[in-house]
Amino acid sequence: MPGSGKSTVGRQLARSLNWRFVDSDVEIERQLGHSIREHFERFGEASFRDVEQAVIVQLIASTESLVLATGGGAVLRPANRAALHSPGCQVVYLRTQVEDLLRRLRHDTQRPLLQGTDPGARLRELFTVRDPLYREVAHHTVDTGRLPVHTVVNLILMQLELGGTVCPAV
Ligand SMILES: Nc1ncnc2c1ncn2[C@@H]1O[C@H](COP(=O)(O)OP(=O)(O)O)[C@@H](O)[C@H]1O
Ligand SMILES: O=C(O)C1=C[C@@H](OP(=O)(O)O)[C@@H](O)[C@H](O)C1
Repeated sequence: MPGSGKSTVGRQLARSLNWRFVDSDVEIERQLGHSIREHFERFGEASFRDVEQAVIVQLIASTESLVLATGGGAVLRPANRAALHSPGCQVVYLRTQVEDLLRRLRHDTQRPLLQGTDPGARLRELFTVRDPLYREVAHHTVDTGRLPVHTVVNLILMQLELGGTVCPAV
């Protein structure tokens, strides 16, 4: 979901693991040469999803160890869900209640899907459609709620260690 904290948490997770961090939205904007918000306005959502898919598939194909924070809508495309299930790829769903998302994003001006008159209703709609897709694709789920970022990171590290994806810190 937009505002689930994936970039904030992902950046710190990557630092803990000493892996590269990539936010696919940042990479998309770099390739487009303009903002995602502007792209939605000029070319529409479907065009954005095409670029998003190309970027995600390409990043997942890379062999280096990286933490990839995808945009909240990336799960909508079956091709992205398939890529996220590539061998060696572990998907963490940062589950956040709509009330918490709304609290975090109430001043947001950059997320095109939340610029209407009722962002709460919009977030509820998005959650209804996307939560089953996140559940389908996730290997791990962490409820972020009001937990501080470092606690969320530690919970993810514990799940990855238990699953044998990373070695416990000594
Ligand atoms: N665990 C958290 N607790 C409180 N606020 C958070 C938490 N995670 C993220 N935030 C805040 O929520 C907003 C959205 O976070 P961000 O990482 O940009 O989300 P996403 O990448 O999922 O869209 C930011 O203002 C961020 O500081
Ligand atoms: O939920 C979505 O469909 C989107 C979320 C955004 O990323 P965040 O999850 O960082 O908000 C960004 O990819 C684009 O605005 C579309």
